[in-house]
Amino acid sequence: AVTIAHVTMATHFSKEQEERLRCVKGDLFSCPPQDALAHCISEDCRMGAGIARLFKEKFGGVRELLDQQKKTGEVAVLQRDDRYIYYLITKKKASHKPTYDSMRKSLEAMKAHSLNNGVTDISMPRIGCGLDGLDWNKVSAILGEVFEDTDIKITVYTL
Ligand SMILES: NC(=O)c1ccc[n+]([C@H]2O[C@H](COP(=O)([O-])OP(=O)(O)OC[C@H]3O[C@@H](n4cnc5c(N)ncnc54)[C@H](O)[C@@H]3O)[C@@H](O)[C@H]2O)c1
Repeated sequence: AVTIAHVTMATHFSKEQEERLRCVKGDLFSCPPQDALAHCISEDCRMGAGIARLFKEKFGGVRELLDQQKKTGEVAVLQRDDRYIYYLITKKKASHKPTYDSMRKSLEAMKAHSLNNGVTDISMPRIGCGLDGLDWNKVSAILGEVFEDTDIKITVYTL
């Protein structure tokens, strides 16, 4: 089934940020198949709850992710069907909570990988703002700042 996503613009973004950061209502996994995907996990790559669990079911690769030995503030990456799947490592253990600083550092790492690998579009949920309890106003501001000097388009899906 195809989900038609309804496009809504958040009001607190500047015009430039609005173009870079689109907010869409719908299932993340209905995004264009060529988009890179991003979400948050812990160093232990447990992915036992939340949207991370869906990523684990869809893309597997837990061993491959663990072998990358990424630490908090870094990003682990899988390649699936000509797209990259980004695992922002924002905390040490699944039971911990991330900080805005670890989120920013992981996003910087994803930006560097994206720029080096020709990624133009990244789709993601409201990262860090479900089980992980961060504030979306703050996370979206960080996203805007980190990707400000790029042409990378980010689409944020909310159910
Ligand atoms: N013990 C554990 O295993 C444990 C504990 C805490 C958190 N987690 C998991 O949650 C952490 C990440 O937390 P988070 O707040 O970044 O993510 P999250 O809470 O999984 O999800 C972020 C947001 O995405 C929303 N969402 C869920 N499914 C979809 C979908 N299909 N399309 C669009 N949006 C959707 C969800 O409602 C939430 O607002 C990771 O560490 C992960 O492993 C696991």
